[in-house]
Amino acid sequence: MASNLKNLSDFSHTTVPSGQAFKFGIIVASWNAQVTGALYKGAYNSLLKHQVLEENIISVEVAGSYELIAGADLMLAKKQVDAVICLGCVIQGETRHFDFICDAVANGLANVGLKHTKPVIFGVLTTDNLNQALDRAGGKHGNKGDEAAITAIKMADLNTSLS
Ligand SMILES: Nc1c(NC[C@H](O)[C@H](O)[C@H](O)CO)[nH]c(=O)[nH]c1=O
Ligand SMILES: CC(=O)[C@@H](O)COP(=O)(O)O
Repeated sequence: MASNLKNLSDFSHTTVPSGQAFKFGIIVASWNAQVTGALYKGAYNSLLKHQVLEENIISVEVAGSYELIAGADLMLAKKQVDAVICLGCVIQGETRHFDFICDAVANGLANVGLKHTKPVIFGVLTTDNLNQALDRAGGKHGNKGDEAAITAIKMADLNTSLS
């Protein structure tokens, strides 16, 4: 697997624009809080590291990854943010529920972004087990929260450059 070959958060911080001018929403799911809490810390700290102001970060919590869809939609409808970062962790159980949740969240978040013409960043882990999730929430494969924050800054900067 490609992910076994490198830290998935391996990117050059020199290519990340300053986030000082931007405002971000972070929606974090409570399901698998040990993982999503680590994703949130990674994302929040990464935004600050790239000059985003604390007062320009609006964080809200939702029950599960499926509610990220409504959370992102409400955030974009009610707050003037440049991008929304959605953080969740869906872990395979005994049934096909995993498949339905993952597909719904991926497609739902994409549609919310198109509806509002704003970047909605998919920071949702979809793993076979808890260990795979922990490896990607500050473990050997980096932190998807970091990646999501960097992506949000880059997309906000892109949006500005195209204005
Ligand atoms: N099993 C996981 C869930 N399930 C809950 C759904 O996300 C949703 O809250 C429920 O179906 C009610 O609408 N959520 C996760 O984030 N992670 C899981 O592993
Ligand atoms: C992804 C889920 O909703 C899953 O964790 C639920 O577990 P199960 O498929 O055993 O009901």
